[in-house]
Amino acid sequence: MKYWQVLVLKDRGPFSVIRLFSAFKYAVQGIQYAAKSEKNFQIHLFAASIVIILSFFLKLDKVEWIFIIISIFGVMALELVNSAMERAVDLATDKIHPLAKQAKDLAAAGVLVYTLMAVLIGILILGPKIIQLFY
Ligand SMILES: Nc1ncnc2c1ncn2[C@@H]1O[C@H](COP(=O)(O)OP(=O)(O)OP(=O)(O)O)[C@@H](O)[C@H]1O
Repeated sequence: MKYWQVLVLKDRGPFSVIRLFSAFKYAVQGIQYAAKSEKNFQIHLFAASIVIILSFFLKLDKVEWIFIIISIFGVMALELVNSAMERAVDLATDKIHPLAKQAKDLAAAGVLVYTLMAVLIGILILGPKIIQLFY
């Protein structure tokens, strides 16, 4: 084994290539679980695809794209955290418990609030451009 390979394999500091690569690999696995098994995440992926296609078609400017991207990625990130919360609660208890209910409902509420904002942004940016197509 070459000297630089030994260095890379032994290095476990904050900027370790192995550590960063592993963290990235596990995060991608998380996205894969969600895309395969989380119905809500699949719905968000579908909605995001439609919005992105529409946005290309309607020729958004740079600032409009930034708002659309923040909305799409924000909803997906929160949905992933919500799914993690559901699994953590299910792991913590298989009994009906008011705190388990609150934890899941609060996480779901976080997704709902951000999604409402994303929908409003979508209506404000895409709405007038879609209406213009017909008049
Ligand atoms: N252990 C529990 N104790 C009390 N209430 C719970 C518990 N688990 C779930 N609930 C209630 O049931 C609802 C549905 O829970 P569930 O685990 O099926 O998640 P979900 O919101 O249906 O998500 P998904 O469909 O993505 O699995 C929760 O939002 C919560 O109100």
